[in-house]
Formats: sequence, C-alpha cells, structure tokens
Amino acid sequence: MASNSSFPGTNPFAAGAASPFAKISEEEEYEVASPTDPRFRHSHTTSGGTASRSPFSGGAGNDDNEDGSDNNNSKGSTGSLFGSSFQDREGVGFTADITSTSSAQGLPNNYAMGRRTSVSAESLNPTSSGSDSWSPPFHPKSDDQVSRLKKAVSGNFLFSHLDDEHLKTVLDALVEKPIPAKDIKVITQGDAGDYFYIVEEGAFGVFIHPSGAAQSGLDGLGNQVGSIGPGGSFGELALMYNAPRAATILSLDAKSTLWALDRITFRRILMDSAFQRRRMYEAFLEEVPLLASLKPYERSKIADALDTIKYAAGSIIINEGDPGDAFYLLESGEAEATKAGMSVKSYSRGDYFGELALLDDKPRAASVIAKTDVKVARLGRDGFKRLLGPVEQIMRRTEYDVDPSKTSP
Ligand SMILES: Nc1ncnc2c1ncn2[C@@H]1O[C@@H]2COP(=O)(O)O[C@H]2[C@H]1O
Repeated sequence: MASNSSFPGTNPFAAGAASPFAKISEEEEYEVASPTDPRFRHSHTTSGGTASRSPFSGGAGNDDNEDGSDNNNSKGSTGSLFGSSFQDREGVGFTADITSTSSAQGLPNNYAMGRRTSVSAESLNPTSSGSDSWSPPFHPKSDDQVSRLKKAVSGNFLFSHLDDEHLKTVLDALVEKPIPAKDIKVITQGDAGDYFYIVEEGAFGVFIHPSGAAQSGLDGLGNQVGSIGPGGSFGELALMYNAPRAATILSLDAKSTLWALDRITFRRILMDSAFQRRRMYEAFLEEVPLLASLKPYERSKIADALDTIKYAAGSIIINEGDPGDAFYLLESGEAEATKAGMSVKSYSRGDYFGELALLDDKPRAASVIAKTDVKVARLGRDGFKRLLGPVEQIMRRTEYDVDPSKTSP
C-alpha cells in the first residue's frame, strides 16, 4: 500500500526528498533501522579514479562483483580504478514483470506497462521465516540455467555468506530475465520495489535524478553514477528499506541477462542473512578515516564483503614475507606492525593494514601482531580490488618509517 506514512526505513540512498511518494508503508512490516543522515540524500557522483597502474580491477562499476573474474589484475589494470564510463542516457520504459513459474522467458509483452507503484500488504518478518505458511517460490531450471546462475552468484558477496539451505532456496526462487536491447529501464527511480536483480551478462547503468524520481524528457534520468556488470546485483535498497527506488537502472548493452528475486524471498532469506552484515558494518565503516571520502553506498558495498575475525593477544595476524590475500580494518583492540623485529606502527580502532601486498602484489612487508585481543574486519583480495579503488591514492600516501625509538618486545 503506498502512502506517505512515517515508516522509518527510508532508503538512505534516495536522491531527493521530492519523491512522488517519499515513503512506503506496509502492514505488519519488519522495520529496518536505517541511517537518516541527510548526507545520504545527496545524489551520488562516481568516485571511480583515473590512476594508471592501478591494482584495482572491476571493469564495470560499483557493485559486488563487476566482472566475475576476480582473481587477477587483468581487467582494468591500466585504466580507471572502477573502469566505468559515465554519461547521461535517455531510456525507454520497462518494468520487469516476472510472473512466470518457470525458466527463461522472453521479453514480456507488457514492457513499459504495469509498473508497480505500490506494494501490497505483506506479512514480512525476515527473522521468522518458517514460522508461518510462507513457502518460497520454486522456478524449475534447466542444467544450463543452473550452471549459469551459479556462476553469476559465485562472486557476489551477498550470496557468499548464505548457508547451503538458504542458497538453494534463493537459487530456486530466482527467475531468468533476458534483456534483449540497450536502454531498457529495468528499475525506475521513484517506483516501489518489487524485485532484486543479479546480473549474469551485460552492463547496466545507474542513474540518479536529484528530484528523487526519474522524469520525462532528455535529462529525465539524471546523472549516471555508476554501472553494474556480471556478478553484480542491484535493486536491494527499496526492498530493504521499503522505500522508493533510489536510482534508475538502464541496460547498456544490446543483450544482457538478469536473474530476478521476488521481494518476499529477498526479505525472508537474503535480508535476514547477508544484509545483517551490511547494517552491522555500516556504522563502523563510517568511523574509518580511510573510507571517509566514500559515498555511503560505496561503504555499504564494502560492508557486504567483510568478515570479522578475532585474534587473541599475541597472535600473528600477518606474517612478514607471506603472500598477501587480504586487507584488514581494526574493529577493536590494539595491534602493532613489526619489521625485522622493529616496531614500525601501532594500530587502534578504525586503522587499516595489509594493503601494501595487495596494492603492489608483493609479499607482506611487515608482520602485524595483536597486542591485545583484537577484532578485525577482513576484506579479501577480490573485494579490496573491486571496492577500494577510490581510496587507492590515500593508501599509497601512508608512510612506513621505522620508528627507532620503539622496538618490539
Ligand atoms: N549510488 C547509488 N545510490 C543508490 N542506489 C544505487 C547506487 N548505485 C547502485 N544502486 C542500485 O540502484 C538500485 C535502484 O533500486 P533500489 O533503490 O531498490 O536499489 C538500488 C541499488 O541497488
């Protein structure tokens, strides 16, 4: 039911306050605590850098997994950190209307019709799945579809933390959505949210109009703030926060393939697991000085990719000379970097380490040892390369002089 209620879960990434329906309420809705910081309402511009010799890959944008080929630097290694191109486009209307109970569908004959502008009352309590009569949709798939779908989700952080049972539920519920042309509007900023999408093939542009809703006319989509490629996903915000779509998503290629997950399965399964992580880390990431220049949405994507690891006092977190496979943010406790026995740096909450080996593909230049019990948020190499491009130069400016006044015990 669309109404201008006071539902608190406003999408923090909504671009403007003047949306045709600023908020959407639902009966018996699960309320999501969401930041209401006015900064979240600014329309986003890309922070993709232009550094050459960047270690950051991710040819197609700002989402979870832009290119699906995470394990090397081959893509984008000489170009922009995020490698996105940014330009305005005029799209044609499209509403993904997914009603089929089975496999691959062609372009629905009601493209541009039936755009959903309200959300019916649904009993949604993601934390109580299984306690009522809800059963997840099951869309049978061919072997080929299953293998393509598995590949598409394999590098997506939102799926990497699901247990086997939840992963199967989500895979069964996804519906293939071929997008047979360029400039098809998959999501329209300002609309209500109905589906969450995973990109199997093709690139999709993200456009934000400062009014909070897409307008008609040449510049009606607003500015392109990023793009999302294979393995990436979009459309989660409106479902998470019961808010209007924060951006318009437009196909950029002549042929692409999406997989769509209905709103209820999304909220029951994905939001209950993967998005807990996002909410858990967002507050911490806001405090990390390194990430201060990032847009809130960019920090959210980092939050999806983090894992917390605890180390007891005295444990070695990083061993000098080892190959590097992760980057760390210190969540709590104290740690210290030592080089050939000499203390070179101390770390406390909000500090980061482990970046050098990943930036320059070199062995660990120092050891990092927990001085107290510590909790670190670990970002794997792939996430580091995909998500930290915009702060590469800040990391490179960090100086590592040996402090002769301090020696390790
Ligand atoms: N900078 C951004 N701000 C807001 N949404 C974004 C941004 N980049 C990508 N998106 C995606 O665009 C989607 C539009 O629909 P939703 O608001 O449901 O969810 C949004 C996000 O998944």
